[in-house]
Amino acid sequence: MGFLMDGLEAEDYDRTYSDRELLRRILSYFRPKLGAMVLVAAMIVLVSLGQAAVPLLVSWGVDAVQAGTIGDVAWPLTGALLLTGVLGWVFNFFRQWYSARVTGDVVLHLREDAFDAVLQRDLSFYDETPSGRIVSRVTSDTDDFATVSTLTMDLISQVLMVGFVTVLLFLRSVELALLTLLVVPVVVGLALLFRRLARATTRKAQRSLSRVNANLQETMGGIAVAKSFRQERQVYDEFLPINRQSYQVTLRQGFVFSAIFPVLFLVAGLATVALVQFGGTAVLGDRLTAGDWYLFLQGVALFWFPLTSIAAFWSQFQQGLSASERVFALIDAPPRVVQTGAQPVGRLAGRIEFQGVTFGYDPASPVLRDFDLRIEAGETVALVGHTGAGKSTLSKLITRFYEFQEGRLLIDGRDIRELDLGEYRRQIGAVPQAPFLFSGTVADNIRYPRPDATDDEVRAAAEAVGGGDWIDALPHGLDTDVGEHGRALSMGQRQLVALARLLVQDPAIVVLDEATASVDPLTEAQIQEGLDVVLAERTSIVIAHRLSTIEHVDRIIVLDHGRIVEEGDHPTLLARGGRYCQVYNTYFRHQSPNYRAGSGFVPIGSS
Ligand SMILES: Nc1ncnc2c1ncn2[C@@H]1O[C@H](COP(=O)(O)OP(=O)(O)OP(=O)(O)O)[C@@H](O)[C@H]1O
Repeated sequence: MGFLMDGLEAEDYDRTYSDRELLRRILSYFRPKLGAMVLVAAMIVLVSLGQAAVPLLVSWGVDAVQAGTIGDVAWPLTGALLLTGVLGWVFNFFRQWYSARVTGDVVLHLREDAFDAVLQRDLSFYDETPSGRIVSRVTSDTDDFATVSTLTMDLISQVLMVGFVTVLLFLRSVELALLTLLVVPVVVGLALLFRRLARATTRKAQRSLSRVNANLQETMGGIAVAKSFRQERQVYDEFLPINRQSYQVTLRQGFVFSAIFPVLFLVAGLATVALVQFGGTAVLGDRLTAGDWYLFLQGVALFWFPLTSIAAFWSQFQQGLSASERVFALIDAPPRVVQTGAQPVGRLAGRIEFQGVTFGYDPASPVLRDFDLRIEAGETVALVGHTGAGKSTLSKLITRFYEFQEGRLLIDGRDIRELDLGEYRRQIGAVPQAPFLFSGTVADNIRYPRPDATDDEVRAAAEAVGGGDWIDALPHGLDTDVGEHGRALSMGQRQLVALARLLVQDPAIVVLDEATASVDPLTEAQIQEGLDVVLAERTSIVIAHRLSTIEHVDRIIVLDHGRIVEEGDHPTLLARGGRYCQVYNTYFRHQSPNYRAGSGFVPIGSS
């Protein structure tokens, strides 16, 4: 199926399925619908028979006119035509209805499986895969797959009809049947040529549209910056050529698509002319009846449509198959984080021990090498260091979002790989720098980790954080709507909600990436108080950005290029004049209330 992937950017987890495997997977989705599919198949045969019967009945009528017996057969023939039409409509209705249901059900399950697979993926998957691409696999790729199933049913119906008509024609006149069949290679050849052109232009159109999308996405993402620098004109000027290009390419695509049908009509017209000529002569020479002649003329039309659609929609068919391949690759993507056991976790004390851990996002260039660290249960540890030192990486390993390559990570003395991952994660409270709030009320967000938490529990958690004064500042208290992504709340309020949420979760280990955005002194004090409550009695790993945090933690760990270069508490490390002092001078010094520009440096010794 390699050719199916032409021009599509492959993801890491993409794979090529053999035709047999792909078919097996597709059929596995259709198998539960076997009953409905048998019904659809029966309807397809009946509809095709009905379609082939109409010209046959009319040809008998024409023969009857020629023979002068039309008066005897007119009514039965009219009745038969009417009946065929009505039955054809009924069969077609059931065919369409049941095939729509089969396709709908299959897409429903495929989408459910794809979404479930997305939820099961490790965080590393989301770091590496742009979210837009994941969304398109779950939505448009499954839709493309549905198109295949609809097309397949249509094609089967049309192929059957062509089969029936061919048999009829050969029964009437072998010579003229062969003449009619001459049109087949021409139509197929043209349709294949069209397919190549259509594929190339469609691909270009898709690419140009994705350029437009990317440009729009970036504009929307940075709209605040663009507006504050009054760059609207420049943004517009950048958009213009990209949009124009998309217009041109789409126009070309439209031209190719609208050119093919007139060309195919022309071929069918020429074939009809030939049949009129040869058939007419044959009728005059009494070698053929007028009815047969009519049947052949109809045959060209009946032939023409299915053949063109089979050839012309072949590329759509391929597109759908490759879409199904992409969806299956998403479903089958192997997990990066591999658990060797699923031991019950119980309530954790929270002792964490890295033993000779080596880890790299790309295993070829490790971020941590033979890394050792022991954090005692209930200890609060601050990780500090320059950007890229490995602070977030350590926290991602503790939350088990990434798989390490060597060494061991022990939690309460037990190998992290042997624990039940779901249970383990429930005891880890992770707070990112910019806490994410889901749309809903503040109370909904606080209740998020434990939906069965009562209103009183939610209120108690909110009040425990920063004395609860912050709730009064919200327009509707805990019932305040947080807006999309929590935009209706200030940064500080979002952090307070995240801390209250953590209290409801009641984790044994907290991994907190402190916000760098500064908040007003009152909120700062509330957050600090909130932190004191949340971190008490729990093992806490804080990626520290605030002076008040590093002043109060049990131990500060200074990281540099994935190694611990110094550790101890704040006064000890300050007095030592080592690497910590460099970090302090760079990131924390200016946060002191006594700070004056250019002052407050701690001396760095030669150690
Ligand atoms: N998802 C990722 N894929 C590949 N490399 C990564 C990824 N995340 C981090 N890295 C690399 O790993 C190294 C450590 O990064 P890490 O994010 O742990 O640093 P940090 O100390 O938390 O920095 P910061 O304070 O800027 O967040 C850096 O060299 C970084 O480029």
